[in-house]
Amino acid sequence: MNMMSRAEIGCQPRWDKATFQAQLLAKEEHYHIHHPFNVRMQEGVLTPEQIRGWVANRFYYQIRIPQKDAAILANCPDRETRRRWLLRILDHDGCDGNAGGIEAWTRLGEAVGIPRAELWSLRHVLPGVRFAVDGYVNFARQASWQEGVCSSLTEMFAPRIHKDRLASWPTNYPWIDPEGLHYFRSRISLAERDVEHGLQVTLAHFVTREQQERALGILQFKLDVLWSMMDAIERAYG
Ligand SMILES: O=C(O)c1cc(C(=O)O)c2c(n1)C(=O)C(=O)c1cc(C(=O)O)[nH]c1-2
Repeated sequence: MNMMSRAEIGCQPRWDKATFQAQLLAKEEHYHIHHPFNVRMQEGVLTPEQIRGWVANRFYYQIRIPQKDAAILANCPDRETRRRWLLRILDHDGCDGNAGGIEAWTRLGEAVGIPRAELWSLRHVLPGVRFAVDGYVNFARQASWQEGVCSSLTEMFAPRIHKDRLASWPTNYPWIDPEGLHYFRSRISLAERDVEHGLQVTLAHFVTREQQERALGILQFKLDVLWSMMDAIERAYG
């Protein structure tokens, strides 16, 4: 790996916005879509027990995301940004006429055979998953709001993973009620909207080369959160 010292990075010319964005996108190679457990899930070879393990553990990510977004909101002095960011919390928690993403994930849980109370008890959440997700929430609490925004940019890669599941699960896992897949469908347009805003903030805030490298490091941290969750799930159920 090409390791540069801080001083060396400081001397590098900044990337123009298109190049910086391309560098962020190039991080896709570290996305959990390529994790062996996800690859096997996509190939259709997981047992019901393994699918249930993944759904029960990912639930912990789902319920912590609104708290992560509330931390970013709490750190943000800009009213306009707060108005837009607030929607992310409502997407997951729900509001009038919209049951929200956490409820949709609960229905996914029921569709794969996890009763609601069992999912909500968090009794299947593994220590490694809890540790990784809490690390993400704590990062958002302690970082600047722009750094928190940057850490959400793994969502650039999420529409593809949702579309893959929608395309393959009905054939590969016919025992799962397709109604349960609504969560994945709902996230595609929301993720695209989130990414547009997240990129706008990130490209405007991280402008020197040193800052741009910092943004790449933040994105890598978040990729590692998702990868570590998969590692823990694979170890327990794989
Ligand atoms: O199913 C997935 O693989 C996946 C990944 C990610 C992601 O890349 O962080 C998110 C989601 N789903 C998701 O559903 C979601 O609501 C979400 C919010 C965020 C975030 O960081 O704010 N990431 C993700």
